[in-house]
Amino acid sequence: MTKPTLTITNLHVSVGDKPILRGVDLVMRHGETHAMMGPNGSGKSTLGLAIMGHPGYEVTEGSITLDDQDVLAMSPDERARGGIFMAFQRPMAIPGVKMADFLRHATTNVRNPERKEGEELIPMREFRKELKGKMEHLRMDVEFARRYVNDGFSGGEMKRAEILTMAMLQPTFAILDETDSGLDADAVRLASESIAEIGREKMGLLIITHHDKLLEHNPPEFTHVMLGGRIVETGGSELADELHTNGYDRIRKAHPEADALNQEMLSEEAVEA
Ligand SMILES: Nc1ncnc2c1ncn2[C@@H]1O[C@H](COP(=O)(O)OP(=O)(O)OP(=O)(O)O)[C@@H](O)[C@H]1O
Repeated sequence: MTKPTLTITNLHVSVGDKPILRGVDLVMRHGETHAMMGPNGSGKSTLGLAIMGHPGYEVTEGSITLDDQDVLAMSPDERARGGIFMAFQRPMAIPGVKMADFLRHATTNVRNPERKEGEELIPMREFRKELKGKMEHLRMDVEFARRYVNDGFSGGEMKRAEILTMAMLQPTFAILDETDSGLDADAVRLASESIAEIGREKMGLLIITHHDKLLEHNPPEFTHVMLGGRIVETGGSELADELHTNGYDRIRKAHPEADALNQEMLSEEAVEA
C-alpha cells in the first residue's frame, strides 16, 4: 500500500494584498520528518496556516492535496478531521473547558469524521483508560487533564497540552510551529523527547523551528530552507546542523533574489508596525 502523501504544488499565499508565499513545492509522506527552517519573516508559519486553512491566508495559486483529496476545497474542520493537525506557537485558551473534555470531543471527531454535533462521544471508560495510558507514557500528572484548556498555562505547559492532543488524535500529518515559542532549553528537550515517544514514524511531521534541541530526538530526513516565500534548498539532517552552526549567510548569498524579497517583506512589516 502506498503511504498517505501530502503534496503542495506551486503554492502562492497572500495576506490581504501582500504576497507572502511565492511558489512552494513540498511532498511529505507518512512516516517522514521534515524540518522547515529559514530566517525571520521568510514564510514558514504562513505555510502551516495555509495548510490548515486559516481564513486570513488566501491561496492565490497552486494546490494542496492529501492523496487524491483536494485539501483547499476542505474547511479547516474537515482538514482536522481528515488527519491534519497543527500545534500553534500560541494556542487559544478555552476557559471553562477541561482538557479531558476537549480531548474527548476532538478524539471522537477525528475517529468518526462523519459525526454530527450532539451525537455520541467515545465511551467515557474507554476514553479515560486511553488518556491515562497516554499521560503515563508522556510522564504527565493526570491532574493536568482537569485544568481548563491553555487557561493560565505556561509556555511549557501549552506545549505539553499540544503534545498530549497529538498523542490522542494520532494525526496522519502534524505541523509543529515552534518558531519563537519562547520555551526554555529543558522544555524544548522535553517536547523533543515526547514527540519521539509518541512515535514520529506514525505520522508525517513538519517541524518549523529555530531550535536544534527540538530536532535532537527527531532528526529530520529532510531539511528545507525557506527564504522570501520559497523553499530555496532541501537537504538532509546535515543541512539543519549546518544552519544551526553557521546561520543563513551562505543561503542568502546563494539566493540573492529570494533574499531581497525576504528583506522587502521584513521592511514592510516594520512600516506596518
Ligand atoms: N496576518 C498577517 N498580517 C500581515 N502580515 C503577515 C501576516 N502573517 C504573516 N505576515 C507577513 O508574512 C511574512 C512571513 O511571515 P511568517 O510568520 O510566515 O514568517 P516566519 O518564517 O514564520 O517567521 P518567524 O521565523 O519570524 O516566525 C512576514 O513579513 C509577516 O509580517
